Amino acid sequence: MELILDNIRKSYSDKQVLKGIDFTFEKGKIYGLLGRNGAGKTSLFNCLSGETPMDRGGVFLRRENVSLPLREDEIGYVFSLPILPEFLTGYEFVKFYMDINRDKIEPGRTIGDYFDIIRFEEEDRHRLIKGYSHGMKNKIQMLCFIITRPPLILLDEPLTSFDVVVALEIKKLLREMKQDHIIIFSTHILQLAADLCDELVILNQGVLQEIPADTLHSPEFEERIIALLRDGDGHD
Ligand SMILES: Nc1ncnc2c1ncn2[C@@H]1O[C@H](COP(=O)(O)OP(=O)(O)OP(=O)(O)O)[C@@H](O)[C@H]1O
Repeated sequence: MELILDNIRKSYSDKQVLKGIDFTFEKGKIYGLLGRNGAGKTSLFNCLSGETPMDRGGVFLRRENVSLPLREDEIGYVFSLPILPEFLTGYEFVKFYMDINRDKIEPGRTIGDYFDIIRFEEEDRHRLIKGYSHGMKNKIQMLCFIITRPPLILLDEPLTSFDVVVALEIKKLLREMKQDHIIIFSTHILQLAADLCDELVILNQGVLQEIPADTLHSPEFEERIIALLRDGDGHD
């Protein structure tokens, strides 16, 4: 399975943010998306997910040589600022989400099993989402893709809000899930990218650029990435 980005362009008024993104992502890999503030990472995710309409271009999922336009239900998107119904408890929301996605749930999995996966304390499950911390809200968002297992998982700056124990759990989970999914996450934390990712891509001046594989594990990894980001953006 492959995700094909074909000439994606996006402008806001006269500001061209995405200038023709062409890239192919493969199943079984975790991709780290790097880019400076304002490079357009969130805009790219929003275009992929249909959250924001793109001006030009297309997104396709290719399975066994058949490419079809990516559908909304094929995407799991974890926003950097979680969007959840604050007037529900975590339990009520997850129960509702499981009900409307009954056909996609792994047989035999209960709501308790799902909360256990993300290590969500028993007493917190029945509190209003409104009172949850950023990290707890992010966990609930992650649970959505753990439940429905969409082929494409987009994570916009995840893990930064998690404490070290939870971050490790989530990293483990993403590594387990990658066999059957295409996982792309944006981050500013280079160490996290080096630790978790199989491939790195940089969004620079409106285009996506692949980072050579040897960079990822080279001793000068951070210096090389910073040099690329600095050169490309035209900032100082
Ligand atoms: N809805 C919008 N209307 C106008 N301009 C926008 C809108 N959304 C994003 N932009 C602009 O597009 C550019 C890219 O923003 P985007 O949020 O995609 O960058 P980013 O790489 O995710 O940044 P960061 O790393 O700071 O989160 C910025 O200059 C931003 O101001």
